[in-house]
Amino acid sequence: MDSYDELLRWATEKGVELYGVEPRKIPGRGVGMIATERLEVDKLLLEVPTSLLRTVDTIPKAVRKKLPSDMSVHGLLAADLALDKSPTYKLWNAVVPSRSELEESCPMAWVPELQAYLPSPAAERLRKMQSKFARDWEEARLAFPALTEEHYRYAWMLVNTRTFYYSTPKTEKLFHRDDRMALQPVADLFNHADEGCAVAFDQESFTIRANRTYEAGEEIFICYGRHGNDFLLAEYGFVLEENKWDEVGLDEPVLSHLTQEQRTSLEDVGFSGNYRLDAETVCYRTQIAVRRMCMPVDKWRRLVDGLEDAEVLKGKVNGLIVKLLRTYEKDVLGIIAELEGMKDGTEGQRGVLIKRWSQVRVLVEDTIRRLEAERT
Ligand SMILES: C[S@@+](CC[C@H](N)C(=O)[O-])C[C@H]1O[C@@H](n2cnc3c(N)ncnc32)[C@H](O)[C@@H]1O
Repeated sequence: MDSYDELLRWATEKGVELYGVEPRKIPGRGVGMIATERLEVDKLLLEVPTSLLRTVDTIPKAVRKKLPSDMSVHGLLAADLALDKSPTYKLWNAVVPSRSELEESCPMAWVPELQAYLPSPAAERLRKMQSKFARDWEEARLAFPALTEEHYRYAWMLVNTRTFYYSTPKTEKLFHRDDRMALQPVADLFNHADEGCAVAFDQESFTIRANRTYEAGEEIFICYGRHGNDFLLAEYGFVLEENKWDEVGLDEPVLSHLTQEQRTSLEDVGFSGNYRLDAETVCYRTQIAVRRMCMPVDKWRRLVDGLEDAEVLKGKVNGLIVKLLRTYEKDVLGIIAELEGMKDGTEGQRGVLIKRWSQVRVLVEDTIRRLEAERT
């Protein structure tokens, strides 16, 4: 009997119900859930009783009492996982990715030389994760001196990649929204797509229902959130081939074309940075920043205040955006070439970065084409 059969036997004994789905190895995605029969839209696929969740309330007292009462749920769950030697979750623990698998895929564990090649929205995300981790590790280290940073980080990454949003009246009072989380067995085997099955919870259970009809043999996905690929890469260690929520960060190309004076005026009105484009639009913040490059400051301020026609200078602005994007495209090609010649990290890690930058290139080129077509 393989470890997944054993997990399912244990989980179903504890009240988990599965209907027409089973875990299977999927190339490039670890394990995922597959339809074993034709599944109609709305069909209940999985039900996990809340009694089986690992939450802030199931952390053993011996662990909980050594850690500060205001530690994050993320940090507490990671300590629980890192220190757990009880047989209770043995069969569940047996199917989670190994430390080396997570260290390969999650940028948090990459060498800094390679982390430096993340596109800026992913790098920004990673910085936030690193500072959250540093806070949690500091508490865990003081409470459990025998724990190593690598082992705690592995547990922390497991929590990061496998928890579900879960709130109760108690957690709503005590914890930030992003920190209301729970681990649940079997449900944590569903992979992510930009659209997926409906996940819901109430006091009794978590449920997953089909969002459409699935044929036998198809992989069934849930959606971890409307995330672009930079977010997915930083947080979960993968990028999607098709992602309708994907976007490209434009801070480097836009900020590098602004004078200091222009930057200051953008800061003054809260429009400095966080510039993006997606498959359909170049964001409003970018439009405002680029207009600052080609309008007298007084007129531009009136525009920001909504007193000027927002379409003003559209042709000129689009021309300037195309120019910025062409320069950026060259930079992106340079980054890909550098990655191809690099030896830092592993081939797989460099490969996912090259894939990500190639996606950035495609989105940038598509936008150039679209804006040029609009101008003619
Ligand atoms: C909640 S787990 C899903 C189950 C996991 N595949 C496993 O083997 O246990 C989330 C992790 O699965 C992987 N994953 C999820 N969706 C993916 C996708 N569409 N493509 C590649 N990897 C994916 C990533 O490693 C992610 O961190």
